[in-house]
Amino acid sequence: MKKYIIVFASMSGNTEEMADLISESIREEGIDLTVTDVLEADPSDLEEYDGILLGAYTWGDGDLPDEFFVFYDEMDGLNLTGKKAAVFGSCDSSYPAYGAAVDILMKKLQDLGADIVLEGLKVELDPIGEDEELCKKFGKDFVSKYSIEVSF
Ligand SMILES: Cc1cc2nc3c(=O)[nH]c(=O)nc-3n(C[C@H](O)[C@H](O)[C@H](O)COP(=O)(O)O)c2cc1C
Repeated sequence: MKKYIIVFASMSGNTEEMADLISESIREEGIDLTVTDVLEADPSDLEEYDGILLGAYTWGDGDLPDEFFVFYDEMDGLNLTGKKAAVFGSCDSSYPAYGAAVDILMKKLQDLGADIVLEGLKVELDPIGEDEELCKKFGKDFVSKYSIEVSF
């Protein structure tokens, strides 16, 4: 059975709500999914999973949340070749660097060899209405994508 992991940071709960919706839709597809707060996660664990999803709100002036700093730095040296990956996060369009943390994490995963299979999902504040559906679709679409590294 395929194993996926979601690692997220959420200060006021919006990104966590996204993680919940995405998790629900992934588990509906029969995937063995681990969901963990970034502060409880060890980056080397990522190598054990077939699919990696990172979730982060954006802080400061287009920065990663503080909670992600150590995890981000400790990802250096991982080999994520052959893993599929995607990134999501809650954002606020009143800031100029809209959802920049999502882009930072996508670049990191790509640099480590992961195959980014979906565009980053940026949701304005809390995922309600249409955004709720987008989160569920993001989870389903992630399951249905194959890493280009997979050989048949
Ligand atoms: C001090 C501060 C700085 C922020 N900077 C940004 C930013 O640069 N870009 C952005 O899209 N959102 C920014 N935000 C908005 C948060 O990302 C947004 O409130 C998000 O919903 C928080 O997610 P969470 O509920 O998962 O913690 C900022 C919020 C605060 C309070």
